[in-house]
Formats: sequence, structure tokens, C-alpha cells
Amino acid sequence: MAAEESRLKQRNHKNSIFKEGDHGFKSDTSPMRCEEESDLLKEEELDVARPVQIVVADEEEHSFSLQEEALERLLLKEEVQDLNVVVVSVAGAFRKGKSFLLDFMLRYMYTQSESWVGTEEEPLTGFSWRGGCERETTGILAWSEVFVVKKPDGCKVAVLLIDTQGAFDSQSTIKDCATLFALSTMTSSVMVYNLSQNVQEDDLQHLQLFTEYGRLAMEEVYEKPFQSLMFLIRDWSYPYEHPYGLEGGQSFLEKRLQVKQNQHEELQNVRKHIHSCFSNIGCFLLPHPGLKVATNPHFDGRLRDIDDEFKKELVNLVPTLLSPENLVEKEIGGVKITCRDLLQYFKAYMKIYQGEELPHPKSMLQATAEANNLAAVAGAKDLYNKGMEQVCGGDKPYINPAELERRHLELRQASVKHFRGVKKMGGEEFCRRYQEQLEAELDETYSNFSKHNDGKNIFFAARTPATLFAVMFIMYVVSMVTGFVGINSVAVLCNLVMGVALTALCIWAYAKYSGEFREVGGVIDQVAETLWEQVFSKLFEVARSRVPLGSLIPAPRPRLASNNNVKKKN
Ligand SMILES: Nc1nc2c(ncn2[C@@H]2O[C@H](COP(=O)(O)OP(=O)(O)OP(=O)(O)O)[C@@H](O)[C@H]2O)c(=O)[nH]1
Ligand SMILES: [Mg+2]
Repeated sequence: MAAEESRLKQRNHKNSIFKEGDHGFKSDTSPMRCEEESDLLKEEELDVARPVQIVVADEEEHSFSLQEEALERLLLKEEVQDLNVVVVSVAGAFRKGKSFLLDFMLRYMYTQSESWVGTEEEPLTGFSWRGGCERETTGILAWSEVFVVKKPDGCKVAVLLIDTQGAFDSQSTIKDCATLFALSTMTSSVMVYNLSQNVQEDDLQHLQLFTEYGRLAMEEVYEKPFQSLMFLIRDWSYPYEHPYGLEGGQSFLEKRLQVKQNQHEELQNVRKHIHSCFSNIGCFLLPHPGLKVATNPHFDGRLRDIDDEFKKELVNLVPTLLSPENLVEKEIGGVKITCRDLLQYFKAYMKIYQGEELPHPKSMLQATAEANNLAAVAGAKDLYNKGMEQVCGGDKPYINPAELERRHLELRQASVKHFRGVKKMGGEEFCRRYQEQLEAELDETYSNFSKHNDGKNIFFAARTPATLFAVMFIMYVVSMVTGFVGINSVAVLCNLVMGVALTALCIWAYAKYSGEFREVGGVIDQVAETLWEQVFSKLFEVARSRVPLGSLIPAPRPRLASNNNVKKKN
């Protein structure tokens, strides 16, 4: 009785979406769109069964948002909220008949009898599908009616059907496709991976990338994070090798996903990854539905226009996924979840994809170009480091800063030349960004080598105490003189500064000796260095110009013209 009512609801829905001569092909004229929108509003008010957008894709921002209210209305319905949930979703490349297939699933859910597939003249309705080369479904949609089904063991489950935006359309980035595919995989208990004609290696690589993106977003790492995966191969043209249906699919897939000893590691890894992600993997080979389905712009889904072979296999496929005994309840971490739980998971997963902590999946070329360039940068840095170690490594004696800078410039040039000499993908503009990064990093490394070299100069090591002693000495002399001539206030001030310098010296000595209060020691070093550079080094400059003491008296640290970062630090 309830099924009959539901069927009636869906028929109402058909009448409201498909008008005479429409056949589901959306017109772009705005009066039609307005009519459709007001129809949708009416449907919502009347609670007519319809597709509900649960994840909306923002085309310009390349971001996604969850329609929380719509999802709550769906999953928190009194009759389903506490039932274990079965989520069947269909995902894959765009324009491959995903929504079309889901509409047959809807027919099955509404009429669970032998004749579920419908009459010859009945147009196919439900999730919006159409012919043509431009994409139709965007974001993620769920059917507004969550079906309650009694399993053979007597317990009731809630069945949710989900349609996903097709991957690789011309408006989505790899990250968009990965996000939607991953969300679909993470929230479903049965994932139908819709492919055309064959399983190509790139289909497997994309599955690997997308599922890895999903696994990354899951808080806890489970051994097999996802449940059932069904490869659905449309337009299968080799029934003489592997017959249509589940068994043919199974033997075909076994061969395709086989991990062999003599296989290249890359091929082995993809297969191992897919096996490690899903607890259950199946495959179904579906024949071509006939030319009317594929090419006739007036085809509206009626069975009369579909090839018999396709219908025969369809009648086997849909119950394989949806018959009460075959329903797979959604589990997370081995625990069955209810509709209410699913809502929370949807929210949590969505939040992760909206955040910034996940890496961005990239196109194959971009990822390869980045890897090439990073490897070239690493090689060039290594060359520079080895050269500099020879010049001023840990066991080498102090070297004149001017000479050090000269060697740095030579090695820097050789390193950049090495980077430019390595063959890399990505083009000139892309490589230049990495060259700039390399140059900045070399300058940073030079600044560290330079500091290390300074540390080897005993004058540098003794600079802070020498500066503080000099300050105390000068203050002492000035306080004596001013005390003697009677300018007592200045004398007191000088004594005070002398006291401060003495205290600083004691704290500094303790910090250096014990390794405690390192921040305080650092501040004292900084103050002393500033004093040294502003006052004493100028005096030394004068002395150096008169007395040729060579490198014994340290010159102020050289400043790099080419690196702003280093400049700021100094
Ligand atoms: N060749 C072929 N065409 C099919 C098959 N099933 C459906 N189609 C046709 O494929 C076209 C696209 O169907 P949709 O269901 O809208 O495809 P989709 O994958 O949902 O497309 P997007 O929503 O754009 O991702 C329609 O013209 C269908 O008639 C099939 O098994 N083989
Ligand atoms: Mg679609």
C-alpha cells in the first residue's frame, strides 16, 4: 500500500517535470526555466518525490557547500532517522548515463515486483538526464524519498540513492572532481563506478587518486575505509571474451586487477591500493543500449527504444544492487550507521574539504612538473652545500668574510647553472618560480654558513663580553672624571649604566655556561652586537685602515645585495 502511494507520488513528479514534447531535454529559454523553478517550489511544498541537491558546486570559486537543511529534512524524517542506512551512489566521468541508470533504480525501488522495469511506452523520469555533449548533473543530489526496506532477516533499513556530478567535464578542476568523487565514496555503502567500454589504466589511476583523497579526509585510518565498489562497464563490446553480467564482469575484473610479480611497480601499486580501499569489489558488464538511446535527440527513455539485450542485463543489474537480500548497510569503522549518523558524517567530511589542511590534487602533468623541478632544486642545493662545506665546513678554519662571499657567489652561479641544465617539465615560466625559490634558499644557506664562520673567529665569540667590558670601562672613566669635576648627576648615571652592564655580563656568562635563560642571553648578545656595529666596529674600521692587522680584527658581516630576507635579518 505504501509502495503504491510512493509510486503515485513519483508519477505526480513526472507530470510536473515532463510536459508534452519536453522529454527531459531542458530548454534554456528563461520563461521555461521560471516555470521549472516554480514547479520545483510547488513540489517541495507538496512533498513530491524529486531529486534534492545536497552538495552545491560553486563554479567560479571551485568550492562546495552542503545544503544542511535539505539533508536534515531527508535524513531526520521520523520513520527513517534511526534506521541503518544503505547508500547507493553512482559516480564516474560525465555524460556516461549515470542519472539514466539511477532512474531505473528508482523504478525498482518504487515497484518491487517482477515487472518493475516498466511498460514499453513509459518515459524515464527521476534524476534529470538528457542527451547531448554538455554536462547535466552538478554537485551531489539525493532522491527525496528515503526508501524503507525490510531485509530477509526482518530488520528494516533506509535506502538512499545518490547521483554525483560527472568527473572530467571542462569546467571542473581535478580537485573538484576528486572532492565530489571522494565525498560520494566516503558516504556510500555501495559505490557504482560508471565506466564506458573498458577499464583503462587511467580509470584505475583516477580511482586511486580520488579514493586516496577520501582516505586522507577520514579522521581515523581504517584498514579498508570503504565498502563495496562495483565497476559498471557500459557499452561492453566483447561478450565473446567475457559475457555480459556479473559473472563475466567478475572474470574480466580479476584479470584487470591482478597483481603479478613481473608487473611494473607503478601498475602493482594502483592495484594494491584499490584492493586496500574497498572490502568488496565487483564488476558488471552492460551491453550497449542501442543507437536510439545514444544518438536520438527525441529519445525519452521509453523501453520500446532500448535494445533487448540491454534490458535483459538491466533487469539483472538493478536487483544485484538493490534487492533486499543484497542491500549493504553503511558501516564506518566496522559499525553500522543510521540516517542520523550519516548526517553528522556528511557535515564533518564537508568541513574537512572546505578547510585548507588537505593537499590539492593536481593534474598528472602539474604533479610531474613539480616533482621534476623539486628534484632539480634539491640536486642544485646539494651541489652548493658540498662546495661550501669544502670552503667553510665544520672542520675548516675561519675564512675571511670577503673571500667567503666570493666563493658563495661562484658556487651559487654553478648551482643555478646545474638547475637550469636538468631537463624538466612545466615550461620556462614554471621553472623560473623554482629557480627563484632555489636562489632564495641558497642565500639563506649562505647566511647560515656566514654566521657559522663568524662563530669560529675568537673576536666574534668574545664580542659580547668585550663590548660589555668596554662599556663598563668607559662608564667608569666618565664617572670618575665627572665626579671629580662635580657633575654628580652624570657620575651617578654612569655608575648606574656600569652596574647594568656588569649585571648583564654576569647573566650572559651564566647563560652561556649553563645553557639556561637562552632568550635573555640572546637579547644581551643582540644589544652588544648593535653597540659593537654602531660604535666599536667603526673604531676598528679606522684602526684597520691605519694598522694592517689583516683578518684578525673582524669586519662587519657582509650584506647580500641579492637577498632581501637576509638583509632584513642582518
Ligand atoms: N552509449 C550509451 N549511452 C547511454 C547509456 N545509458 C544512457 N545513455 C545515454 O547517455 C546520455 C547521458 O545520460 P545521463 O544519464 O544524463 O548521463 P550522466 O552520466 O548522468 O551525465 P552528467 O550528469 O552530465 O554527468 C543520454 O543520452 C542517455 O540516453 C549507455 O549505457 N550507453
Ligand atoms: Mg547526470
